[in-house]
Amino acid sequence: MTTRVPVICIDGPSGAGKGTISQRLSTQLHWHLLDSGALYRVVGHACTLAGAAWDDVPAVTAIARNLDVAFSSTEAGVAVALSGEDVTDAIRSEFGGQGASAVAVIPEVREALLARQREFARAPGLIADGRDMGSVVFPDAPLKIFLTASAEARAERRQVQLMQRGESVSLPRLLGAIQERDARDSNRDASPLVPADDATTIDSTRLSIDAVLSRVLNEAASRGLVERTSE
Ligand SMILES: Nc1ncnc2c1ncn2[C@@H]1O[C@H](COP(=O)(O)OP(=O)(O)OP(=O)(O)O)[C@@H](O)[C@H]1O
Ligand SMILES: Nc1ccn([C@@H]2O[C@H](COP(=O)(O)O)[C@@H](O)[C@H]2O)c(=O)n1
Repeated sequence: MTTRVPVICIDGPSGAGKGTISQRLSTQLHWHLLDSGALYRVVGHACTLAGAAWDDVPAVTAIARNLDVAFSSTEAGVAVALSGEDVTDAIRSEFGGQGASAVAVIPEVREALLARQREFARAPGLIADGRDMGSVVFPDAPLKIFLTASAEARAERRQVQLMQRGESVSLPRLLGAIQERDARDSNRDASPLVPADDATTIDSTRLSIDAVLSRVLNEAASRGLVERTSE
């Protein structure tokens, strides 16, 4: 596969800041945005609506293959619709994340979503947010960032984020859920969460969002993908 359209991959574990950085990059550069996690979340959500268990491989695969999902840009970010119904908020819960992580271990599901993800690569460029963007979906991408942070920092960030949405979850429970999700994402056979061989790792534990953004933009500038800024 040749990647003619420039793609910046932002991979890493849950809560590392991928979505935040990807959204900021997409807005600043006017590049398209692929939130691949949303696709897995929609599959998990569609299973729940259909009464299919997340580990029922034939049922989940059929749902992934026939997924009627649409992404649209809004002032608040990217809106997600499943069969015409807005599921933007519904898929963002902790439960939605667990469902996504469960269906994401199924190789047939990953295969079913591959072409759909690659279709997002359109001029002038794509910011691809996920777990296997650099290692599997866009292996020829000119810039692959592996964004990480300690599990504790990620749990604290997630707690603040959930509280802002009116969901209250204790810190130990969130830390446990993050560690469980990390283990499942990293140890699965199909496209595990690992940095691509040519990825640049950024640890955001002690970095502000602006500092992370500036590092990514510097990496992009050093590859001639964007103009160098004075930041
Ligand atoms: N460097 C940072 N410092 C402090 N807070 C951050 C930083 N980066 C992101 N955050 C905050 O952490 C929370 C999680 O960030 P975000 O949703 O971008 O993570 P993510 O990696 O996309 O997670 P997931 O893969 O589960 O969707 C958000 O509330 C965000 O504002
Ligand atoms: N490329 C990807 C993206 C996501 N997943 C799985 O989906 C879960 C939810 O992802 P979020 O980024 O929305 O939190 C995640 O835990 C992964 O299990 C994936 O496998 N590949």
